[in-house]
Amino acid sequence: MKSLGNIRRSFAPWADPAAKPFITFRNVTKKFGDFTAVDNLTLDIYHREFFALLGASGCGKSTLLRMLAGFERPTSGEIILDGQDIASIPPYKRPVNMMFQSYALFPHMTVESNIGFGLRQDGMPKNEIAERVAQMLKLVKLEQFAKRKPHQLSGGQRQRVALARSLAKRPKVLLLDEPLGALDKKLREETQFELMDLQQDLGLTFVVVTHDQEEAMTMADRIAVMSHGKVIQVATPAEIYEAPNSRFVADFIGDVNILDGKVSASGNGKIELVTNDGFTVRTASAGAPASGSAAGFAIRPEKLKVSRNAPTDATVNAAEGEVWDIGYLGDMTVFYVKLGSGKVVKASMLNAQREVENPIAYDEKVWVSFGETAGVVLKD
Ligand SMILES: Nc1ncnc2c1ncn2[C@@H]1O[C@H](COP(=O)(O)OP(=O)(O)OP(=O)(O)O)[C@@H](O)[C@H]1O
Repeated sequence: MKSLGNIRRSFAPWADPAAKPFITFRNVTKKFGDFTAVDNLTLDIYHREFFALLGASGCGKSTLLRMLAGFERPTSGEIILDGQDIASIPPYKRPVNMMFQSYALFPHMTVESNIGFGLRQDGMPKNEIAERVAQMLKLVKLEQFAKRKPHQLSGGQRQRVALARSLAKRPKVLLLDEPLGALDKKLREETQFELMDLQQDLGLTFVVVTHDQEEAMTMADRIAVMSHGKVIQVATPAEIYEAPNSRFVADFIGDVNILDGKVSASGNGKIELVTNDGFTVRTASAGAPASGSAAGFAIRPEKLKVSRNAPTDATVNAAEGEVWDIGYLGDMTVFYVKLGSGKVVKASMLNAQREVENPIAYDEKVWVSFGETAGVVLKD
């Protein structure tokens, strides 16, 4: 994790009005017959960004990637790469390379000939190929495996060969379609950090497709959450999680409690919402909806506190309930608390102390509370 320092924290070209996007999808639509896989989508991706496309199966993320790679043509709209409309450029001439989920290594070729394959296709001189392949082997730490065949490697090593092969031609953009899909959980997690290091060391732009939200949250500078061929929100992982722009995103990413209700007072960046459960929620909300309008309130389980006594702080929102279910997970305990109305909310609390004397138990009367900035108002 060497490169995840301050440099990365200040990397935010999307927030700089003077920064020019490296890749732009402008009003891109892709139809298969009368089915719309990508729907009038506009999106900017910046140079050196690690960008993730996240969404449920069939939402159009691979189609978007394949259009960038040149395997599919948009039905309408433009794709601009480094200032150039790439519609008429064939895949092999684009400064883009794609790494597939299946890796597609040639089984009869050694690791080094797999890595050098694209370079031989391009007619690169032999000595240069050898030099480049050696560089790539070093990069992915597979020098001692150069002469092996793919079946003599572990899943993680095969993944690194595929990565080396897609990087060998030095593309400006690497597209990765579920790159870690074939790895087990532990190896996946390790490889996520390797990928991030590699991307930073090489100064490349990565666009990765995944349906694994944890993976997207870990690796990406920004995430585009997609649904039915549209981008619903593009933001940093923290913004996506803490400030989802819609019910869809709040629900799609992580665990969430959504309380529906009506705005009873609104102004000065704050609103009061009476939920259908009869719970009055006072919360900060920029661009708050008007009094009388319907709204939802989304709050993550870890932002809810469960206690025996009513909180005394007047700025805190609190409601009484009864412990309906408890899940003890070791590091944390998950409480399902049934509010007066019958609505069950989920609260997760870290078990920071090892011994808990007299822990909160089933059927106990408890208070659920949270602060003014703990959740977000959903206007849709
Ligand atoms: N060549 C094709 N012909 C017809 N329909 C297609 C074609 N390719 C993709 N589709 C459809 O377009 C939609 C989007 O497909 P796409 O592969 O982009 O989804 P995805 O979000 O990548 O899903 P997954 O995570 O399952 O790969 C799907 O409903 C799919 O069936």
